[in-house]
Amino acid sequence: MSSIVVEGGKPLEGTVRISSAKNAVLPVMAASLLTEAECIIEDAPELEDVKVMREVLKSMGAKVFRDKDCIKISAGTVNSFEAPYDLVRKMRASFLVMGPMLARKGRARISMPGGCAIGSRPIDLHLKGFASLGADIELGHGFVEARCDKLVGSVIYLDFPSVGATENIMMAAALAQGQTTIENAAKEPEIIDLANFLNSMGAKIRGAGTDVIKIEGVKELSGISYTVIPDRIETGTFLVAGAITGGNILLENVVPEHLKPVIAKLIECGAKITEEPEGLRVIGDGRPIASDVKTLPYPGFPTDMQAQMMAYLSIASGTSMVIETVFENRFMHVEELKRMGAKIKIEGRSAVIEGVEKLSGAPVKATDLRAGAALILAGLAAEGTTQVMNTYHIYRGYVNIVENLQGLGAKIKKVD
Ligand SMILES: CC(=O)N[C@H]1[C@@H](OP(=O)(O)OP(=O)(O)OC[C@H]2O[C@@H](n3ccc(=O)[nH]c3=O)[C@H](O)[C@@H]2O)O[C@H](CO)[C@@H](O)[C@@H]1O
Ligand SMILES: C=C(OP(=O)(O)O)C(=O)O
Repeated sequence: MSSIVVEGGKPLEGTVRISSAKNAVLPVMAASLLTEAECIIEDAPELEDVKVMREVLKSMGAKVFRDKDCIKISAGTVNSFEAPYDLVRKMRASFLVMGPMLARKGRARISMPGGCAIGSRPIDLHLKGFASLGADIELGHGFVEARCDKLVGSVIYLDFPSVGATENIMMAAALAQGQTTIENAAKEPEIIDLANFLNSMGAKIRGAGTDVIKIEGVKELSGISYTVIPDRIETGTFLVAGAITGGNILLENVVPEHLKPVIAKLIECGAKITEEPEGLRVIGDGRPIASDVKTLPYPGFPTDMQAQMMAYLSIASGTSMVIETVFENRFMHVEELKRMGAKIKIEGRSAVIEGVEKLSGAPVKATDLRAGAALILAGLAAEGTTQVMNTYHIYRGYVNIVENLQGLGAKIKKVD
């Protein structure tokens, strides 16, 4: 089994280029099913999750191939309605093909995504949305099957501003008859990016980025070439890497606007973060100051940065509290950080972190993507050697993370 080995204690220096966002590229790939024409996604990151989405689209009959930095998708050949268990179990975002397939083909059969290491993650809001647009939904044998003669626009109120449900409904409604309104919609930058992609294809979507999105259905959509936004979570992870090692690094290809809560929190903890013409510079300056963090839907502090922030706070002077409100069970990294000497107690959805002066390197396990990132960050700051196992999770969301950190002077390597 492969692992990542980190020798801690080296302040990072230099420049790193952030990739296109995983959580923007995956819905855009699914949205390419909405047209027979070719869609080209430029500067697409070669992530494990992107590879899985390629396989999902291919399993449905689409032609998908990588041409240098681009992914080219032609869905004119789609001849299967089914996304199989073996692919969906690897990546929940596979479920995003349901909205486009219903809209274009009137039918989809997708394996139920089920839970994962961060919680139960139901899909009820997606299904309520499709039902409200007129689809018949049946659950059985581990699959969700949805069918419709046509989709008709309606008003859909989401009990929670779910990112995936907002995206799935927006894609389905793009080809529905009449107007759909999504109330209490998610406001993440990736939602705006998907709306921009769909609008460039000819959709009529207004209000993305606010909590009311209006979609006027159109008859058909055309193929386009598109570049998605930079990855704000990869950006946040590298900001913590600079801060936790007392380093000085410049992050290129970033949108600081998308990271306001992360930047504000890191500054509160004592990191120096400045916008420069080429990007964002972070300078770490001694031990962080303890602080409290509560994860919330955008524009609140992102749950996808919670584990990395906890690694940072584990060496703070003073006691911090982290409250996770988005996912029910996103503290799997805590036991692993404790193996490295962190002092953390979990009480329900809160974690109390008593900062220690130093972490010590240890063998640890990445239980999920951001847990893995947090352990690498902890390893960069720790005394001695940290071996992070179960690296598959990390490569789901970070392209060349080892090479990028090596480029910043980190003593880190892949070991098979
Ligand atoms: C591929 C992708 O973009 N993944 C992101 C997306 O995941 P994802 O789209 O799965 O996250 P959601 O916003 O849907 O989930 C947020 C919360 O809503 C609940 N929920 C969701 C749908 C539903 O039908 N019913 C329900 O109860 C979930 O269990 C969770 O507790 O947004 C999350 C929240 O910012 C991020 O952590 C993920 O990185
Ligand atoms: C939770 C995440 O992704 P996913 O929704 O694909 O599991 C993540 O990116 O941190």
